[in-house]
Amino acid sequence: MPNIENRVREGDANLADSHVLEGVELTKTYEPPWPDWVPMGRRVGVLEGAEITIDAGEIVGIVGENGAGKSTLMQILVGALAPDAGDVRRSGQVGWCPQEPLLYDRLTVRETFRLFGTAYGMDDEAIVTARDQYADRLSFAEFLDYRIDHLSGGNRQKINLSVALMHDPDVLLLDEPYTGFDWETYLEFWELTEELTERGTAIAIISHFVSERERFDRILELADGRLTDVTDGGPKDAASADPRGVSADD
Ligand SMILES: Nc1ncnc2c1ncn2[C@@H]1O[C@H](COP(=O)(O)OP(=O)(O)OP(=O)(O)O)[C@@H](O)[C@H]1O
Repeated sequence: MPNIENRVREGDANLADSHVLEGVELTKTYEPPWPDWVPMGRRVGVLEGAEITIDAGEIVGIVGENGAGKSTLMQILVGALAPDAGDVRRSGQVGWCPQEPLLYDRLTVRETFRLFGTAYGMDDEAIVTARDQYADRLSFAEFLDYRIDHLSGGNRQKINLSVALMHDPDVLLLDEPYTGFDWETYLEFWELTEELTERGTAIAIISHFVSERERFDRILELADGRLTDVTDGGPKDAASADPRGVSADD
């Protein structure tokens, strides 16, 4: 079962200047689940002193090869995973859209919004307003009474994204948030992010795609456990033509 605690995070620090999120000297190594003498598996050093800051109203792309550690970094930034060393400072409320939807299969979409909204401390009216706004904008109004496990992958992803947005967080951390979206919804997603940054929301998005470069204020590449600003250069693995992860005839 997903742990709702992992998606409902308050900021816990006042940061200097306009930063709303800082990751300082982050390190993380995954240990194999068996003892040292078992000759299989290996330690995976993923983060080795990674540093990141995100400002209010800024939209930052995080790129890197498969397995570079982007999802690990995001889980640490949101507080769902502890780093081995280093520090994370957040201010305000945080919204997180994980790569794999963290939703409860047996709840309906309507119940899902109620659950997350209540956990965020929203009242009924605010929950319904946010739900209907995103149902309309991301085109899932007809599925409000469907169970999560009866939704298509793309529609599940729309709910995954919407519950990250519904409490109007100050910082949004999105891990490949539009996987499986149809084209209209994909464009609507970028319109939404533009409106949010204009209102001061800070957004970090894990992306693989060179076609999206111009949408970001900064692009950070994660390689060898560290982040480098590659805004003016080309990320190494930005190869795919279709950012939604679907083929042209989908
Ligand atoms: N829970 C875990 N236990 C052990 N190893 C893990 C765990 N989670 C991730 N890893 C390993 O850590 C490395 C980084 O994984 P991560 O998912 O953070 O990379 P990523 O950059 O998000 O990859 P992708 O682009 O494929 O989504 C990989 O080698 C992965 O196999």
